[in-house]
Amino acid sequence: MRKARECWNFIRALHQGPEAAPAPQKDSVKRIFSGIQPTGIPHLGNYLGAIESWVRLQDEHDSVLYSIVDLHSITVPQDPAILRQSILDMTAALLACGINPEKSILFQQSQAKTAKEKQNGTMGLLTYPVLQAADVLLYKSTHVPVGEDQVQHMELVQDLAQGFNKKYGEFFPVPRSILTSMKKVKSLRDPSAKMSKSDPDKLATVRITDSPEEIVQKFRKAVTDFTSEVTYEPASRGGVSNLVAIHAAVTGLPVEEVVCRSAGIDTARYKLVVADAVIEKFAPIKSEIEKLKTNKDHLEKVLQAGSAKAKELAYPVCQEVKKLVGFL
Ligand SMILES: Nc1ncnc2c1ncn2[C@@H]1O[C@H](COP(=O)(O)OC(=O)[C@@H](N)Cc2c[nH]c3ccccc23)[C@@H](O)[C@H]1O
Repeated sequence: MRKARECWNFIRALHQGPEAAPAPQKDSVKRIFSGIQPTGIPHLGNYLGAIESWVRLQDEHDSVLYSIVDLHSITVPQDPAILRQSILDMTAALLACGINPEKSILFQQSQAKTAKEKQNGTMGLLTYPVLQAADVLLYKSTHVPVGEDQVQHMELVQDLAQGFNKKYGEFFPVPRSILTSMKKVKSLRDPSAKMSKSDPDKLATVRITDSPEEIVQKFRKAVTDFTSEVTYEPASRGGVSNLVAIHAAVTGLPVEEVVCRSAGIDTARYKLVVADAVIEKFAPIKSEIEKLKTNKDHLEKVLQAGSAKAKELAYPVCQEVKKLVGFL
């Protein structure tokens, strides 16, 4: 009874809503940067932990860069033809998710980083976390929207920026991570692990392009516990709480309301409700990906234009770094 009243109060407060929000002002001081590996199709974790906030940030800020980090992907062996195709597929996926090349610079890492710097390319640059630091610092980025798994890499980026500034004077902004409430979407098969592209259990990871049948099957098999009620208690009920968090994120509703709405449904039925919400969210993205993939020319042009813009931003930073260090 108390729960029902709390739910009702909550929903009423929600519907009264805030005053009409003023049109968002773009922030021109911050520079947003982030990256994604091209290998494999983006999954629910990539989408809710990163890509969805990338789309929002390009509306809020003037200077936004998103990199398809092909150099990072060659830390494991890649077939060149497949890698080339994966870069275009990732471009199509990001555009379909709402990345707009008019609002943000979408580019291929290898095309923007090495072109003017060929003579200085070293193996050191290709060691993973240092390469990630170079990505961020090359554009004097101030904010980096990422999932929780990247926080450690970001700490190294912050250390390197501070170390450089200490030696050569204040030059790099110390970049901050931006994390969303979905900073760690969990595996559907093991709620203690993050959802990951490389999970050997195919049922653990929901990809943006999965068919409705595959999505239903994966949620149906999602690991929960023996309590049938739907609650949000991440510490003690990781599995069902992950489902609630996903459900809230894809519907845009607060977690509390999602829990209210599922009162009386058991977890087995709830899994199908969440699957349906995910199918509905991904359906338009999936069909846009299919459309974009038929226009390879367009995808290549987007990347070329993005790489040219990224290079333009990187060049003066590189020159200044060289001057500060004593190379010029
Ligand atoms: N289960 C999950 N829950 C929430 N978020 C998740 C989940 N899985 C992945 N992510 C986030 O998705 C983004 C891309 O993942 P990558 O593994 O390609 O992301 C990576 O491999 C990076 N090293 C790419 C990179 C290279 N240079 C950079 C510079 C800045 C930021 C990022 C980069 C990431 O934000 C990642 O945190």
